[in-house]
Amino acid sequence: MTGAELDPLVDSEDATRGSTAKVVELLGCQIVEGAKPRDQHLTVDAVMHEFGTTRPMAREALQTLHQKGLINLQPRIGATVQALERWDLLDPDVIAWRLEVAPDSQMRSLTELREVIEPRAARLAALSRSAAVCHDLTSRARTLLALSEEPDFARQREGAPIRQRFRDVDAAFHRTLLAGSRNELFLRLSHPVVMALNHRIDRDWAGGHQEATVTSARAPVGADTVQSYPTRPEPIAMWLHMGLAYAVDQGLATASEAFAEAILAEIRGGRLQDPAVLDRLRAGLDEFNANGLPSARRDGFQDAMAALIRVRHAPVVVMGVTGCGKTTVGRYLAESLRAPFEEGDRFHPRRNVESMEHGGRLDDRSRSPWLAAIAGRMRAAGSEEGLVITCSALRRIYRELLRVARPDAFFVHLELDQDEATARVAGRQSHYMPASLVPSQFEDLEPLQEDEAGMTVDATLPVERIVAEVQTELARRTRRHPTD
Ligand SMILES: Nc1ncnc2c1ncn2[C@@H]1O[C@H](COP(=O)(O)OP(=O)(O)O)[C@@H](O)[C@H]1O
Ligand SMILES: O=C(O)[C@H](O)[C@@H](O)[C@H](O)[C@H](O)COP(=O)(O)O
Repeated sequence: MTGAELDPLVDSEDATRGSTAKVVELLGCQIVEGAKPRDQHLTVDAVMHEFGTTRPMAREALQTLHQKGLINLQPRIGATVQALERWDLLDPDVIAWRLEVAPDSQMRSLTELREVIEPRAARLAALSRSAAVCHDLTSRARTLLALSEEPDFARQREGAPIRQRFRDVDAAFHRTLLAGSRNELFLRLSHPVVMALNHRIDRDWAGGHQEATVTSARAPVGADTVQSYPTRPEPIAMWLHMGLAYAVDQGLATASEAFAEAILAEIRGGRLQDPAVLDRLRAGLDEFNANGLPSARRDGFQDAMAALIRVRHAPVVVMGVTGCGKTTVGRYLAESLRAPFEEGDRFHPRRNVESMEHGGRLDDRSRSPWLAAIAGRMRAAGSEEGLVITCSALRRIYRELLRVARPDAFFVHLELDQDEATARVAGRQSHYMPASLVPSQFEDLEPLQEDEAGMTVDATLPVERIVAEVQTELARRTRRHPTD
């Protein structure tokens, strides 16, 4: 038997109106909005009368609100509204009611809660690095990015299923992150987190989408009936999700924490410009190996991060004796840094190349126009675009010349012994440099000195490893001197 059949006050055309859930919700909303002041007495009769429901339902409703801490129900005394601190503020219904009656303040509280737990959960997830969590996070981040780029995403009708999927995947992503922390108390907070995500998404996509996809047992108390157009998620937010997923996958605690913090800062609008947040993101990107991202997505990620942290790229000179790997490493490094690559050999005057071809070593005089041309190219390099250029730069004085053009130049010395250099040069096809000149290169070589900006790397390491080491060092320096 339904409430409507039992009680003549209930409108029989709306069978849900007098249901316990409905009464709980209406009364709950009144309490959280302050319409039922603290210590107000709530009797079963008054509830029956006000909400047109049966006595058992009124009783059950009061019992439910008692369990949620909104009212205090005492035998024979009745029910009184409790102070806010007694409410079960993490209860999904209480959150939903507070979102309905005071969305801004409830969202602020939820976001502040997320700011505390999610970066921490991300750090813990990176430290425990469960295979299932890594898999789910990365695949969900990729799905989110792909969905956000769907052409129909922001179209009222056609986009509705895409947006619904996005909403579900986003919730799953953040739940997985909390689960990944392996802290059951964090996981317990996944409901409030997901409610905050959904509320924000629904608000941003208010209008047709909301009607079409948001199902709620509740009547639209205070529902926004204004028709507006759905908006696409910010691309930077999607890239940050990608970064977070892959940072957890790489077991990078600092990076994971920084990406999670940046995702929340993005929600807070201007906070993504906060220098402290960006500093931590820079530190995170220092550890992060973008090569872990799917190759088709790497450029987009790097561009988004570069735009966000506005890195100023010092020109990088890859130096060392012939055959040490300047060209091979330089190309790869430029690609990874998204900087132009320049082959220094191409600046040699013709006579220099001819001389080397015939086994003649270069000296200070013959190298002078070549170094001047390289210096010119370095001077022309945009500070945001950067440059990777190869140049043996064997003597310190040559490097001083290049530093006059660009005091911020960073030298990467690929260190190799003579036997290995000889073997490499001898094995190299179609190159003008004969192996017979290798010893002269070692005679001229003056390794990088302590006071020179740069680093020395073992040139026998795999190329990717060399590039990763250089990237890490460059990022570390950028963080230390962001405006240099
Ligand atoms: N890290 C490396 N490990 C193994 N072989 C390398 C490495 N770097 C370069 N090589 C090989 O050594 C040879 C010389 O490299 P190259 O880039 O032409 O040096 P450079 O420009 O300094 O003369 C090439 O055959 C290249 O494939
Ligand atoms: O200063 C020099 O003597 C030359 O620049 C030399 O160092 C350079 O190595 C050759 O041009 C060969 O080119 P690779 O170094 O690319 O083999």
